[in-house]
Amino acid sequence: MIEIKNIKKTFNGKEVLAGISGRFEDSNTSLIIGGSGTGKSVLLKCIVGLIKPDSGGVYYDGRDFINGDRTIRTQIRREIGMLFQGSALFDSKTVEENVMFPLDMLTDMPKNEKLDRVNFCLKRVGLENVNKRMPSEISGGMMKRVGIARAIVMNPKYLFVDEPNSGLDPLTAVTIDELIAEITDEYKITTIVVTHDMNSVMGIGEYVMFLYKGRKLWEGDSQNIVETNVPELKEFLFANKFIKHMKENEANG
Ligand SMILES: Nc1ncnc2c1ncn2[C@@H]1O[C@H](COP(=O)(O)OP(=O)(O)OP(=O)(O)O)[C@@H](O)[C@H]1O
Repeated sequence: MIEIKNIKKTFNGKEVLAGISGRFEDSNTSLIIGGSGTGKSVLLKCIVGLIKPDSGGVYYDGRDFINGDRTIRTQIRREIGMLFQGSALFDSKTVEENVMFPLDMLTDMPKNEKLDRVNFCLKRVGLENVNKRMPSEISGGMMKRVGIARAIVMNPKYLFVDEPNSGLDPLTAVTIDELIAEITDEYKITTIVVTHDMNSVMGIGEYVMFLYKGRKLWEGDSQNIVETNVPELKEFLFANKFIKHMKENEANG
């Protein structure tokens, strides 16, 4: 479980996060949603330690990630897997080398064990016989799968994903969302996904936090989100034609 308490961040006098709190549970896929520039990525970066908040706390299973001692912070970092926007694969490395990279950097496992782990993870994300391909030789959806395999290769307790669907067609996007949710459940990971994709919200949103201008205006799940009375969230939701139709059909019986 990850808990955040009253996270605040200001850049050059502009308040980007105005005190965000929330809990992200184990084995759950939690989503941080909101329009462009509302602070989703900055919040995610504060949680993973890429940006230091001005104030507030981030606790990984009760361990203080911001003010805890160095050993604790290093330990937590090793328990984190990340999938960045655009997959962020190394263009000059093969699929196998990309997935093996964290094992090369952070472990002294023998080569054959590393290879077994890489193959296990590639198989888990539905990729076989692509080990020797270069990223430029595979599709966008396959790249995401490679990114997910790399994110889970160290067997993380916590998984962070920034816009998993960017650049994917809607069908491929759904399969990537489902893969993230399945892996989260299977390995009891605490997963946080930043997205503005309403299909993701409706498909995998076990816990959803809605940000608006640096504030948390709503939290809940995909079941109760369409019942919201928060005007800013309604506007965000109903900008999506599918949700709008669903709601209108419901109202018309
Ligand atoms: N390093 C930085 N220095 C200064 N301002 C920043 C920095 N990072 C983000 N910001 C600003 O903080 C605000 C929130 O940005 P953020 O990237 O978190 O938005 P977002 O909700 O993730 O948007 P999008 O969906 O478009 O990615 C924006 O106004 C952005 O310009």
